[in-house]
Amino acid sequence: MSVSFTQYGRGIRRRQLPVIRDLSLSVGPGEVVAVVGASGSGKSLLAHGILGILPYNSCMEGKIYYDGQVLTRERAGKLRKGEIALIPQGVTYLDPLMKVRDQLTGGKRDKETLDRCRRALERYGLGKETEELYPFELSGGMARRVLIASAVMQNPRLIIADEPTPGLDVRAAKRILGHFRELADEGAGMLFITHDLALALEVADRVTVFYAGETIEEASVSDFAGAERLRHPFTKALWRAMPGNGFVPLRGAQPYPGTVRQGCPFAEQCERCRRECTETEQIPLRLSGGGKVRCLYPEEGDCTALGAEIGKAEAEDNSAGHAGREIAR
Ligand SMILES: Nc1ncnc2c1ncn2[C@@H]1O[C@H](COP(=O)(O)OP(=O)(O)OP(=O)(O)O)[C@@H](O)[C@H]1O
Ligand code: NI
Repeated sequence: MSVSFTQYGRGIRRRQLPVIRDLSLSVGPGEVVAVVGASGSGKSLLAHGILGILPYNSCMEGKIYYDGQVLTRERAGKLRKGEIALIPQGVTYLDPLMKVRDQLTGGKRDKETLDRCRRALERYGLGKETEELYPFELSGGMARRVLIASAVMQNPRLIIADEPTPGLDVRAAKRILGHFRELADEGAGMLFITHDLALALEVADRVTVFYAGETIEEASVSDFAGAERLRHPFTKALWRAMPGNGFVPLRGAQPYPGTVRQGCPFAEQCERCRRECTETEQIPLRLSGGGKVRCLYPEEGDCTALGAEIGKAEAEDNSAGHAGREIAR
């Protein structure tokens, strides 16, 4: 899928701002797929695109399939009430005028619904007394757990969790991830959106890495055992930035999605970048060793050799050094 926004400039000037480009991913029953990406990389828009709740000034292209059939906005609207559940990123999604019980039951008062509501709250460590509270009476972490309980109440077949654990301590977050794993083991598909790779690796089967509105890599969790099994330079850098793997900070910043006209969005920050990386219009997502990668030169190996060559050339001859830098760009 691709998503762009219509922006209005001065007067009647109008332009399309592409924020998600040619994105592709899949979730199967019983599977937890993590979507990992920095702030602004398009994660929430993906969730809203699936659910058919993108803002009115957006335009979505491409197709989403659910259960083998195209998921239109209308169909998503119907399924959203039960089969497909969203755990939204913001706690503002709770209705401020409704008690917790009614947020979960939608006002239904039959015994079965009330029992289900109680069990859902219990599952996330919230007692019976919580049912009578209004959202303003909840702590941040409690509000998050109410959102999660509310989403899983209907036994959904697909759960889209958009940053479900900020504000929760590690133990509470891990417990919630444990519940997600259970739901998947019971047969649900789970799309777990997070900026936290370590958290994703705790629970996911597969990880899809986003960068500036594009899928740049799809890897299984076992590929994260070491940087050498990962394919894209950004994923490798993410891996090296983890505390246990050297804590190496990534230099530079992700470009604002709409500003990448062509080529690889990571080009400016990539040590392996060559001229073709910025000149190729759209770099294809290729199959690579059981995963996928969107990179022209994903193989490990010649980058240190190339760096050494450039250094030597620069020392020997100015013009050769220039050529070396050209290669590096
Ligand atoms: N209504 C809108 N109009 C214009 N641009 C938008 C709109 N909504 C989102 N964007 C842009 O789309 C990009 C992706 O936004 P999105 O909310 O999907 O990011 P995200 O990956 O979920 O970030 P975070 O981790 O901070 O939640 C951002 O650069 C944002 O500025
Ligand atoms: Ni988001």
